[in-house]
Order: sequence, then structure tokens, then C-alpha cells
Amino acid sequence: MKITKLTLYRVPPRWMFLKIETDEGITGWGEPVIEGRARTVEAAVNELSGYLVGQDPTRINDLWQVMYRGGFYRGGAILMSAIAGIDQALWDIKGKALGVPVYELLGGRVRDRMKMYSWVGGDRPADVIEGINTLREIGIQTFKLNGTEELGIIDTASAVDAAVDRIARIREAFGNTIEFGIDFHGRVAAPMAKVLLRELEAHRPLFVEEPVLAEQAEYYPRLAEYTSIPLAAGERMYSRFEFKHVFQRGGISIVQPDLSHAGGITECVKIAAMAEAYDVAFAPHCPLGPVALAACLQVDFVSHNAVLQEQSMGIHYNKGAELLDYVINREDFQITDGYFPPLPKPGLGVIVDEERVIAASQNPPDWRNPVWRHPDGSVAEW
Ligand SMILES: O=C(O)C(=O)C[C@@H](O)[C@H](O)CO
Ligand SMILES: [Mg+2]
Repeated sequence: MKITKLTLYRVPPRWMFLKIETDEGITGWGEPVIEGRARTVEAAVNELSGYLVGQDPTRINDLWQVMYRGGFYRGGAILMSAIAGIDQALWDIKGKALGVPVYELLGGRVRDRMKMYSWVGGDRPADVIEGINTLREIGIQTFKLNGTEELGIIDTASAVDAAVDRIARIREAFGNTIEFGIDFHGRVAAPMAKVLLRELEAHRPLFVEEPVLAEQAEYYPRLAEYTSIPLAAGERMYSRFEFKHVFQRGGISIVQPDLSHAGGITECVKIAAMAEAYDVAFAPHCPLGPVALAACLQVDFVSHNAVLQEQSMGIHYNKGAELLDYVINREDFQITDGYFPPLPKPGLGVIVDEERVIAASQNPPDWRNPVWRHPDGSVAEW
């Protein structure tokens, strides 16, 4: 079999789908994208296609090494997201060619269902109680919300109280009948992370995500010494070679690589295995589309330490399209009591509605996150 063509589709809300065609009529789909830099990843995929057209798509490991090592410069959000989406599509092709889901190619399932969680609140977390009540009605029991709005390197007691009171209200309203992670979203600098973690301890969040920015990873072990709250990170780390420093230094209890940013299935299976060796849980980041989610689930079902799967249904970013709008086999993504079933179809397990993708790609938005500013006018972490 030979790769014949790569086609990219940027679509609402902020996703990009890649279709890889072969000379045997089997096509694979991937989701190479960095939110807010879709056109840059599009260019990277087009540059990498030179290594791929004419090659055997089933030699996934070799093609991955060529894409990663062949260009001398390597790593980073853009290149690793381009490789990720291509890698997803190659696994989709291989599974379809052999008539099995990708998890069968990876040794078969270690679980019967995969626990998921939903976002509540938005960029400025409000109405979280109402959001939780609505989602509980469809059996979802685990949630995530942003911990704060903009926060200064040193900020006020009232800013801390606003963040902590929001969490206190959740526990008051629901007791221990639900669980929730708090995403600091990189908005919190190390000095304030200590303050917030100490104040939040009493409300027992399931985890605190990105307690500081990934470029401040040396703080993870120090913060972990300071709190019993499990710390999570990973959406802004892009390969084993970044995660290894986190495993060696310690401090992170849950790693959250993104299957569309960290080199795809081939790389994230390895990251999950490294994490298991350090007794670290695996919870893939996935605020994106259905192909990214399907890739996550394929890795979740073969990873002993997979604990939670993010998905974007109802997420505050999904304006203009919802998670399953471009999917034909929506019934396979049915959530029951807060769990996903294993995807039964060959390959990634998602049947893309190509007509709808092509139509939506005619006039795609150029989604970018807002640039926030502090009261003094300086740039704030979004
Ligand atoms: O889902 C998460 O955990 C996030 O932090 C959302 C963020 O990753 C946005 O997708 C960036 O555009
Ligand atoms: Mg996050």
C-alpha cells in the first residue's frame, strides 16, 4: 500500500482534520492542530507530506522517526501537532486495513469502559453549579473548571477569596457526590500557586491542573511537597523528551499529554508507559474534536494507568460546531454513567462525515484565544 494524498480541512469551531489517502482506497483521518495556530500546523503538515507520499502507511514507527528526526530541528507545539495528526491517520489506515480497532493492534483492552469528565463554567468560571446540575442529569459525575480569571504574580486576598469561594460553593452544593479538577490554566504564577493550593486543600479537588506554566516545571516538586492535592500537567508538553524531566523531578501525579499535540498515538502510548513506571496517572488532554478524542480512547483502553478522559462536549470553545457534528457513528460515542465504551469500528473508530467537513471547511474561522491584560495594562496569561 502507498500513501497518495494528504488533504487538510480547517473547520469550526477551531479544529483541523487531515485525510490521508492510499492507492488501495483506504483512507485515514487525523486531527493535527494547535488551537489558535491552525494555519501554521497546516503548513507544517504540508511540509512533512514530502516524506510521506509514495511511502507505505503501515510502517508507522519508521515514518514517525523520519518526521521527528529527519528534519534536524525537532519538537515543539507546531511540529509535534503536525506529526500527531499524521500519526493518528496512519493508525486509522492500519486498523482499517486489518479490520480491527487500534487498541487491538496495541495488545487489546485493559478495561471495559473509560471514565470521562466535562468542563463547566467558561474562561471566567461562572454558573458552575448550574452547569454541574445539568450534566449530572445525563450521568456525568466528574468535572473540570478554570480556577481563576486573570491573576497577578502577587495578587489580592479578594482574588484568592473569589477563587476559593467558587470551589467551596461546589462542595457545599454537592458534597462528595461529584468530583472536579481545577485548571489553573497557566494563569497562576508560583507565588500565588502556593497560596491557592493551601486555601483549596480543604475542598479536596480531584486535581489541580497546570498549577504553574510548563516552563516553570521545576516548581512541580516544590508545590507537591506543599500540598496533598494531586497536581496535573501535560497539555503544553510535546514529547517523551519533555515528560521525562517531569517524571525524574517528580511532583506531577497525573500527566495530560494531548494526542493532537504530543506526537499522536505512537508517542502518547510511550508517555503512558513511562508514567506507569513512575506510578503517575494518565489522563489525556482533549478539548478538541472527535478524531482527537477517538485517538485518546484508543490509548486509554490499552493503558493500565489511564484514569480520566477529557472531551469537548459543551466546552466553552465549541462555538459553531459540537463534538460529534462531523461524525456519522455518533452512537459509538454514547456516554453511560460517565463512561465511554471502547470504540468498536476498525482504525480509530470514528467515521467522519466527509461531506459535512468539506462544506464546513469552505469558510472556516481563524479562531484565536483572547489576549488578556491585567489592570495595569500588562499581558495576562489567558
Ligand atoms: O482543556 C483544557 O484543559 C484547557 O486548558 C483548554 C485549553 O487547552 C485550550 O484548548 C487552549 O486553546
Ligand atoms: Mg488545561
